[in-house]
Amino acid sequence: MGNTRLGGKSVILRLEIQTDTINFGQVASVIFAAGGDIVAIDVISTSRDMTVRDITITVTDSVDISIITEAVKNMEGVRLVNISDRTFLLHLGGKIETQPKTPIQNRDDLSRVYTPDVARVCMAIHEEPDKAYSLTVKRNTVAVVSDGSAVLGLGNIGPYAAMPVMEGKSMLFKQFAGVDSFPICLNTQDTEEIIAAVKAIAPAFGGINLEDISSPRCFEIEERLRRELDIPVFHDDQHGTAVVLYAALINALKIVGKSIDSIKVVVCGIGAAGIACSRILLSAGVKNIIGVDRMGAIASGIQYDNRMLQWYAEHTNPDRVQGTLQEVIHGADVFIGVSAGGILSREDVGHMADQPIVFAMANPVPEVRPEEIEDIAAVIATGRSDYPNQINNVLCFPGIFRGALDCRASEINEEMKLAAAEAIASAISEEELNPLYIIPSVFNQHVVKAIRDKVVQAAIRTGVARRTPREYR
Ligand SMILES: NC(=O)c1ccc[n+]([C@@H]2O[C@H](COP(=O)([O-])OP(=O)(O)OC[C@H]3O[C@@H](n4cnc5c(N)ncnc54)[C@H](O)[C@@H]3O)[C@@H](O)[C@H]2O)c1
Ligand SMILES: O=C(O)C[C@H](O)C(=O)O
Ligand SMILES: [Mg+2]
Repeated sequence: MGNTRLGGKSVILRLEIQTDTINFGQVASVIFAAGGDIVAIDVISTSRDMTVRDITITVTDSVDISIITEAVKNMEGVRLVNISDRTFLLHLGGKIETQPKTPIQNRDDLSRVYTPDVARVCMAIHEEPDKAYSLTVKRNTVAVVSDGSAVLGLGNIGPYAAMPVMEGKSMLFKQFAGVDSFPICLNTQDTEEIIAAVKAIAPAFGGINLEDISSPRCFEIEERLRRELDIPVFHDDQHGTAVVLYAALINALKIVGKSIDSIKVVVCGIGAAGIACSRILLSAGVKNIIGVDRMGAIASGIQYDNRMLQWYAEHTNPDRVQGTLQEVIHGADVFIGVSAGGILSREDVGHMADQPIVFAMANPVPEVRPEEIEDIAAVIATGRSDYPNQINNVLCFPGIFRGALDCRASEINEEMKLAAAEAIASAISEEELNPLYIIPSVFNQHVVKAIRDKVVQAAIRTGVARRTPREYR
């Protein structure tokens, strides 16, 4: 797979350098020797015998920044003024803001955007509630709702700590699909309170994207909201992940020449993402799926206190295999990890069938790092943007909501999800397909449009579109 590491941590060191004692070249070589790659230098101030510079350094994840800072501090004639982490700098004050579409420059503007004239618009909507779609942000706006209970693979870190992820999702909605959205992190993890809160805020929105809500509560929350609201409700960690996973598997199987109904798949982490991925694979024709969670393989005959696991046991694992991940991975053609970082070893991958496919999708740390297995796995994918083959729900949720909003769909149904998966898979032609390129980049300009078109068509076909976009009239 070659050098798969494309990014890394990035910090800015502000250094005060006594130029009569040491020159910048010497400083740079010490940083380099300690594992830092200098990517930018900004001169902040200079005097006859002193210069202050901001040195931007990137390091791979395996390098400890403190080794570099210690090396710098030990240099005579150099003072480390401060260190700033570029990622933290990017988050200062949050990552998004609201932006008026028109300026308010005089009293006339004021009376039209606000009182008194706004009252006529309010009354028009009061008389015909559907006008909310044409006269408010509802038409193009999605709520990104989390309770902070299963944030990435970080676990239950709460609503405040979940905000940076939800703000990030909002950025992605806007950048990739022109969808406006608000990050909403609720200060409750009670199922009924979450349902009530989402129903209460729904009037402002054309769709609800549930994010990072842990299982099993996420299933009931989504099911109830789908039933009780007339706008699409989509739990991204379930369906977004499943759609992209299925797209990636269609293409990976072409590379290894195996057929979907003959493969043995081990899914690790039977939570929101694991259950949805397994479901989509079952409907795509996979016969042998074994799910593994902390307690080992899920098998019928074992009693589970959670109804989703009970369902899972009854619909998967036809041979009722029991055991740990290390035991059941033997002979598997495909590993799908949606659990936690670092739980799969090179040795485990060595026990898989010929030409193993490894999708280690836990974030931010995958179940196994690609560099550990690149010589023994046929196809590797992770959820991260800094390795090739990113299987991440970001490839799905912007396009699927773009389609759902454009045709004012009342829900996002199975046909729309399968259509999205096929659109993603077919974005890579047979000629382009290779082990490092099974899934299109999120920056591929055509993917969102392709998903959107297929999703709109599927919504019209299945009767959930409440508006037919002009090109289909
Ligand atoms: N790449 C993507 O697009 C994508 C999408 C969704 C989720 N994820 C990742 O998948 C993981 C799970 O997300 P989720 O939303 O399903 O969370 P979740 O909390 O609903 O489920 C996680 C499941 O993994 C299990 N688990 C945790 N540690 C385990 C271990 N050591 N061995 C076996 N099972 C273990 C838990 O018991 C739980 O059932 C997270 O790391 C998340 O970042 C990735
Ligand atoms: O947020 C991501 O990058 C993907 C996914 O939603 C996750 O929870 O890991
Ligand atoms: Mg998520």
